[in-house]
Amino acid sequence: MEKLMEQFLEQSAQAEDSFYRMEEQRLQAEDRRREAEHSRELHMLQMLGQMFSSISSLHLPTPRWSAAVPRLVHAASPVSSDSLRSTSHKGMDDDILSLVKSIIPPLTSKKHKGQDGRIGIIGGCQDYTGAPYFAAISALKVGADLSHVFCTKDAATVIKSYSPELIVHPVLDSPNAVEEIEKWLPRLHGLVVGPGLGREDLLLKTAKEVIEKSKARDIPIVIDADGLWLVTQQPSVIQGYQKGILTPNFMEFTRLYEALHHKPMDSSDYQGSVMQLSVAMGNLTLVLKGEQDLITDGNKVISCSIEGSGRRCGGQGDLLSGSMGVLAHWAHAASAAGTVRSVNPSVVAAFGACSLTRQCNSQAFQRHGRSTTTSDMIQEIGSAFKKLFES
Ligand SMILES: NC(=O)C1=CN([C@@H]2O[C@H](COP(=O)(O)OP(=O)(O)OC[C@H]3O[C@@H](n4cnc5c(N)ncnc54)[C@H](OP(=O)(O)O)[C@@H]3O)[C@@H](O)[C@H]2O)[C@@H](O)CC1
Ligand SMILES: Nc1ncnc2c1ncn2[C@@H]1O[C@H](COP(=O)(O)OP(=O)(O)OP(=O)(O)O)[C@@H](O)[C@H]1O
Repeated sequence: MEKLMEQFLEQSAQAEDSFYRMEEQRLQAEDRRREAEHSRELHMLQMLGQMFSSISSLHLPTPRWSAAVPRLVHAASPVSSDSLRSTSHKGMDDDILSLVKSIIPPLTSKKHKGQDGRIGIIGGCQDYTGAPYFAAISALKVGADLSHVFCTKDAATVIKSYSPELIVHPVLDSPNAVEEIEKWLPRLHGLVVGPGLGREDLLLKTAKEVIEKSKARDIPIVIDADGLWLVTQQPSVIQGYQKGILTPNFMEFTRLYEALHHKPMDSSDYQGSVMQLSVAMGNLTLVLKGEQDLITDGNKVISCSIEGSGRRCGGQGDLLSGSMGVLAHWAHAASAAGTVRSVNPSVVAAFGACSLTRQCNSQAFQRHGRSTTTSDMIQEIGSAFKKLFES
């Protein structure tokens, strides 16, 4: 009787396994079909855009992106920070903003939940629960449909209590963490690794394996905060991955630069240093955050200097990385559909997220002045997005 029962249980487990396998395949096929549909929509919109721009160019010549792109980037080595300052930022920013606009998926009644992006955040531990929350909620407010946080068990209840909008998985410190997270990867369109991750060896090891698995699935990956600590220890984890973006602040940049070049960076030439580091990382897209955000993929450096404010509260970098997770997905989808050509989609996504963060900072500061916090900036995402990308 016991044997029969065992057999029965084993067979039901097998049947359940095969059901979930088939279900996953079905969902993947469905995703592919919808992505193709989305690409067709993007393509049609692009054609309409071109028709309109050729009509309006009878009155006011507007450069098409392929012609505009070389104008908005700086050739790296010969360019000094003086020449960067003397360039008209307004014109450059407008050109690249129009590229950002072109990657934004249209809102139509034909789509279902998930199609505009399912983003995963790897981070959140006992010490830091705010950072993954800021990143995940920012991804949603920018326009992702679903935002998942993979954090430690003790951080999960806290993060859930901040917001019912987030899907929170208390798995990061479980013995089979990688397996638990890997189950979700087929459903994710973008990954942000590092906000509030902490620097415990075990968590960093899990993050490393998740990055490896995500690369194998060709998922865009933004690495920030403690994820950059991991990259500093083991650059090969992301080196050369074209859908990877690193977003260091000055301190994180310095550490990474010294780890790769075995000498201090030249502090009189940030652009040169940013370029060198990107090249050393295999032309990875890099954003050095600061008074101006410097963005490069090792070929050119562009700067984002949209006015923010003097308020530097913690968490602004998390807003940036969460937003970038979504924009990276949109940019690579647009590139696959042929909507974005002759420009690196990761660079477009990086510029979009930097502009948005700075615009949120400026708007929040106008309302709250010195008491501005990252939560106030998050409240501004909707209107800042509209002002920058939908007007
Ligand atoms: N609410 C939350 O949960 C939040 C949690 N967070 C999470 O905290 C974790 C650790 O991140 P982290 O950035 O504090 O760590 P780390 O890189 O060691 O930097 C520390 C030192 O670097 C310096 N420094 C920093 N910026 C600099 C600059 N631009 N230019 C020059 N120096 C600069 C500065 O040195 P100081 O001024 O003190 O001398 C500072 O002491 C990470 O998981 C992150 O996600 C945050 O996201 C915030 C909101
Ligand atoms: N001096 C500055 N002037 C204007 N904007 C800035 C300045 N420094 C940073 N920023 C803006 O704030 C964003 C976050 O950069 P910051 O250096 O605060 O990141 P971080 O230290 O990683 O943040 P976090 O507190 O989330 O860890 C940047 O993208 C940039 O837009």
